[in-house]
Amino acid sequence: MNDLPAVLITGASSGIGAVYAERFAQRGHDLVLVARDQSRLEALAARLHTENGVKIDVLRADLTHPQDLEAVSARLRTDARIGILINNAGAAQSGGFLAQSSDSVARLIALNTTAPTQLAAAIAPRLAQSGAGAIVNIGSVVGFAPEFGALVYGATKAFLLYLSQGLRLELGPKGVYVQAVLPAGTRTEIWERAGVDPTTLPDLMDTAELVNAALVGFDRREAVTIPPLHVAERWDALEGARLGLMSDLRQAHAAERYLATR
Ligand SMILES: NC(=O)C1=CN([C@@H]2O[C@H](COP(=O)(O)OP(=O)(O)OC[C@H]3O[C@@H](n4cnc5c(N)ncnc54)[C@H](OP(=O)(O)O)[C@@H]3O)[C@@H](O)[C@H]2O)C=CC1
Ligand SMILES: N[C@@H](C=O)C(=O)O
Repeated sequence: MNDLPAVLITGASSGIGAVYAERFAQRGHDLVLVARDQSRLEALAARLHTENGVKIDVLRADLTHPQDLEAVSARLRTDARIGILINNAGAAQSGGFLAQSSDSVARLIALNTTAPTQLAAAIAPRLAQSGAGAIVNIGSVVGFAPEFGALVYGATKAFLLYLSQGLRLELGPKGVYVQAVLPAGTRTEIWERAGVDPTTLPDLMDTAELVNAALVGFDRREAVTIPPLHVAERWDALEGARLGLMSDLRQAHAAERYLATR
């Protein structure tokens, strides 16, 4: 019996999720790997089991399909071995808002926001009851930047940051660690999947470097880990400005600048 908590990782068949799987296997954690591509998941599971001796389950699921999402949620609710959820599965979307179809927007929101929210909701009560465990949400710096032009994608990532900060406020006092990880451009298949040629992009971060940095933040129990941000004070200033804005709200009356002049 492994004394370490098992880790359920969504989007584990490639990219950031596959490296998270490798790192947690190397740390001795049993794993539950979730994605759509069963053969890639099984190949990764076999390799990591051989290399690290940990138990690895593969749970094929398309997280945009409610019945698959419920199956993964049920596993999180009922498998007491799972103490860490890595909400990683996600997709990007190229092109402007007007170019998006309603179906593609619905799928992106389902994958990038509904799924991680539902999965967090599935595991959170059990972790809070046990007074331990962790939920890691993979956001993006694009969530700060409507200028980036990935409107719905960025909105889903801004949602994940807000969700993470709120979960931390509610679950942190109950012993559950919540981390938001905000990568910038990282060398994975997300680009080709979104129809973007990665060779046209400026330097992308190596996936292993990203995950290694995210795990430094994880081990430090950092709330928001932004590996590509080299001036950490920028985040502190942003948070300070946000809290300052909230403290300056006087909701009973409109601000003078909005009072009709005639
Ligand atoms: N790469 C980057 O530049 C950045 C990435 N991120 C975020 O990192 C996370 C991981 O993406 P990344 O590793 O880059 O990209 P990849 O495309 O390499 O990995 C995405 C993973 O999600 C899985 N996935 C995609 N759609 C579904 C679905 N409908 N149901 C279940 N699983 C699905 C894929 O597996 P399968 O196809 O087998 O289902 C794959 O394992 C995402 O949330 C992304 O937004 C954030 C900032 C930057
Ligand atoms: N996936 C990338 C953009 O689409 C990112 O989040 O930086």
